[in-house]
Amino acid sequence: MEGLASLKAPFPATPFLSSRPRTSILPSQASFRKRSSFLSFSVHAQVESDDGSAVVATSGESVTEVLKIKEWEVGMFQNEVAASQGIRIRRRPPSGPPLHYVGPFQFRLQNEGNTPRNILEEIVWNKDTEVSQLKERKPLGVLKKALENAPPARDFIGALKAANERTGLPGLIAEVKKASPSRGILREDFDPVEIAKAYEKGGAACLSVLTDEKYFKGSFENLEAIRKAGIKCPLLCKEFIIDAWQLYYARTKGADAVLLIAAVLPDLDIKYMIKICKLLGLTALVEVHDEREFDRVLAIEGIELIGINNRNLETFELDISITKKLLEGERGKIIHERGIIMVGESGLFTPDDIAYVQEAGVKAILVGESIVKQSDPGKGISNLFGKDISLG
Ligand SMILES: O=C(O)c1ccccc1NCC(=O)[C@H](O)[C@H](O)COP(=O)(O)O
Repeated sequence: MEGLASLKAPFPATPFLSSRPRTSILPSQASFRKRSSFLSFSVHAQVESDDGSAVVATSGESVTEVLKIKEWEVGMFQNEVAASQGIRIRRRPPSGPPLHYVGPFQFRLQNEGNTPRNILEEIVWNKDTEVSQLKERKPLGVLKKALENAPPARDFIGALKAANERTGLPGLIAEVKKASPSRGILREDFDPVEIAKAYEKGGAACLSVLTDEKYFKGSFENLEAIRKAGIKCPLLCKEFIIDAWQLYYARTKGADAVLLIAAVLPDLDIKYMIKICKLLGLTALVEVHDEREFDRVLAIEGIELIGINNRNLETFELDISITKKLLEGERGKIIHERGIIMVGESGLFTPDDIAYVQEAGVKAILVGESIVKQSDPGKGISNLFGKDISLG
């Protein structure tokens, strides 16, 4: 090859799996060649990425352009891995190869490949951009330093079990949520700390705090403020986690637990993130919505807390019989044998709903809308259970 220039790729050298794998998961040379066959021009430059694989730039393409294409190819491969596990949510295409050239202009037309197919995919793509920007401002080293003197995380599962034993009812994870894509604004006069205090007083075992700003009008400031307001309940950081960096970030903001969504994360990511959670003292609530996701999660070692979301996050459809359906038969037995705590999530409004999911086998519930909308969210908890479950 003529005139090869060896450059270092601008991929961040993170030790993590992130939304676009940089080291372990790479397309085979064959599949890369096959899908890159449209690149048929003379070789001009060679670029080495972190994994040591070489990317070639041509006389017609800048090195940056070729790196973008390589990154796009890797993203495509990751989607293939995810799809093989039944995951429909694709990762954001970081940059696709330009589709059209007209003179000096290049166009990227909207198509199936670069347009989110549903709200969950849109949220995940947006999160990818957000996380990349945040990571630049707060690299992992900075987060690790901040964690050196952080107080230990609180016992999320212990709090749920204690509440369940105390009341004979599922332990409540009460959600501090201002808005959602399916329901819009849930509460105009939204004071996260006041709502958290009312939940704690009303008998909540743990709190879930939405931190996504764009779609839920939440924030990490809310999480921090609740942590600093003297609330004793353990806190779940309700985020769309796609990158292990977010686990560290959540912990620095006072989270005791995080949500891992099986509809978004491939098995390897869940396994890896569970390990990091353990290192950080974080509890992982792993969320499933159907049998396939449930089976994938049951095959992963070290899972202690599983949530069944009654809401389909792609269509918003709510059906609390999903909790019952998933806990019937063999799966219910496995859960029982392993002592995994099950959480019924979403669409719970009445004492009958609570009795129904408890009968199905959950020891905890995650509730937002029905309690956050009440003028007194603490009273909302009594209405939800049909009795006062506060400590006294
Ligand atoms: O609630 C939504 O519209 C939504 C859309 C896309 C992704 C996630 C979404 N919600 C997260 C949740 O599942 C709920 O906040 C949580 O389980 C509480 O549900 P609810 O009691 O029905 O407010």
